[in-house]
Amino acid sequence: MSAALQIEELSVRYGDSVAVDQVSLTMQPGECLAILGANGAGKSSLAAAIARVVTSTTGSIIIDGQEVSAWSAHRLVRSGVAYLPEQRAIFPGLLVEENLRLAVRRMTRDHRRSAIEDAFDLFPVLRDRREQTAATLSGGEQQMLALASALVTHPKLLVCDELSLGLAPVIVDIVYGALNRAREAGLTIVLIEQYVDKALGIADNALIMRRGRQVWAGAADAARDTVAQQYLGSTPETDSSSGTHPQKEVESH
Ligand SMILES: Nc1ncnc2c1ncn2[C@@H]1O[C@H](COP(=O)(O)OP(=O)(O)OP(=O)(O)O)[C@@H](O)[C@H]1O
Repeated sequence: MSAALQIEELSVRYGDSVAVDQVSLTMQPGECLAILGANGAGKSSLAAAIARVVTSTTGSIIIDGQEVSAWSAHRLVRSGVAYLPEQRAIFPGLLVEENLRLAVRRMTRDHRRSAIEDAFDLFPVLRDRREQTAATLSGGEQQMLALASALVTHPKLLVCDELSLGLAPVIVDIVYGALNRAREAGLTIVLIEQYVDKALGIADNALIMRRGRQVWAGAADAARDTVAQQYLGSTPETDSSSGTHPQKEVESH
């Protein structure tokens, strides 16, 4: 079986500056990978490069066995790659239901109807607000709409950038609950997240970036116990004295 996502020596440049420096990773189908790192580490640039929204890249991106590094972002979406950027991916001037209708427009009529109902089942608050303009939703509701719009298309790969940004903890729990259910149903997820404990709570593996480079990669449990603290200065929820060691030290500090 092909890897769901394989990246080889991917670099992203903005003019003379290198935001992502030769990152390589492989994800199996159904895997959830957390990409962690401090501000400016290059996480968003990596996510945007995977989604082909940023195209000033070198290296290789292979999704489901297909080299996509020359594809347009549009073509990638049509092939089943959903990308939720940091800025919420909604049409603010449209109603909630219109947003969802746009998301499912390529489905058959019957499927469209049930997919929209699935979105409302996922986030019932959206059903109550179906006639409301998306711009007038709260930040949390907008993020739910963005996530629902992505999930109802049944993507094969979901790339999420800072889902929890600016959301109240209770809303973060709701959004992550939905994401976790999608993961359990087999969705492959790249999760960019500052909220380390939340990301590691659902991720299988983690990759930690620093100044554009990958500095550590391994199991999420190992990241939680040791590396998150070391590189990000966060306090893990779990006891860090458990002695788990990083699986792969890419660069020593
Ligand atoms: N469009 C751009 N033009 C020029 N430089 C950029 C651009 N986008 C990002 N950068 C730079 O690239 C580097 C990596 O930024 P990026 O946003 O990818 O990091 P990040 O880890 O996602 O940070 P944050 O968590 O703050 O969003 C930073 O130095 C940033 O200033």
